[in-house]
Amino acid sequence: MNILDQIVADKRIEVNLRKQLIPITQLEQSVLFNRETYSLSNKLKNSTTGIIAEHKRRSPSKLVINQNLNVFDVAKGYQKAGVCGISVLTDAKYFGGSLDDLLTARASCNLPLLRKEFIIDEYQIMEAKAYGADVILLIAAILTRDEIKRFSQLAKSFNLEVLLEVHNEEELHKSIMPSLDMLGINNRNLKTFDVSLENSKTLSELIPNHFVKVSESGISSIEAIKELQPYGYKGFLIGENFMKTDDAGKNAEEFIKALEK
Ligand SMILES: O=P(O)(O)OC[C@@H](O)[C@@H](O)c1c[nH]c2ccccc12
Repeated sequence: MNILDQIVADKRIEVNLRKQLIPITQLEQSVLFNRETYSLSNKLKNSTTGIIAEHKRRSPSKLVINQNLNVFDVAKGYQKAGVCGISVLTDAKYFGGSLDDLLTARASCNLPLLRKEFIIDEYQIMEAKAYGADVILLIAAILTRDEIKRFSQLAKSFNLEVLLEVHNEEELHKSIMPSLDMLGINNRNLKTFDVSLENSKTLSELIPNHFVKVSESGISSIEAIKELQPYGYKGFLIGENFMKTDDAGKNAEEFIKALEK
């Protein structure tokens, strides 16, 4: 079993337990459930920098990135830095995140928040809304076309935007549909952890132009972004490069300033 299969197998068990702990009717009663959401796709369209900064303590590929920062300060710092949106990892077992992290980020800033999660069930989309997300991630590698359709349509019905993540051409062809807002090309292969920015470059021309294009993972320099912009990318998802320092917000601020020059 590869790591992605393992994560999904664990996630199914977790989601089944969660459903029993907090029924959907209770999620719907969250004060956040009916809030007006922020649009990440609009922010990216109108931005010259397009940074989506991630809160990420650890990952299967990098065992410890940073356990010392608190998500409230990180989100505040990212907002001050001028990012377009914040991605919050909510998986506990492999990434050390939680839904409480999402809620805390919601309390600390007024930017679009992406729930970064392995979504395999409608229930997790309800959770995303109840805990303050604006955008959900759907990962093509772990979903059928029918699931992508059902999940994205459900998200849209709650005014959540959808970032669909693909890693190769096959996943891209399987996923294209009108209910998606943004298409993310992951430079990291989630099964092998190999990272290559070339992935964003080669797949870019296959993405229909009306989708906002996002390049994800392994981005650590201004040069990388300048290289990707001519391929039509408007969004750049950066985690480790910001999180590995003592002050993720300050790091993002300096990065964005340099990018604006
Ligand atoms: O830390 P990086 O290399 O900058 O990557 C951020 C983000 O793209 C990565 O965390 C990510 C992309 N897709 C995912 C799916 C699940 C978990 C994590 C991810």
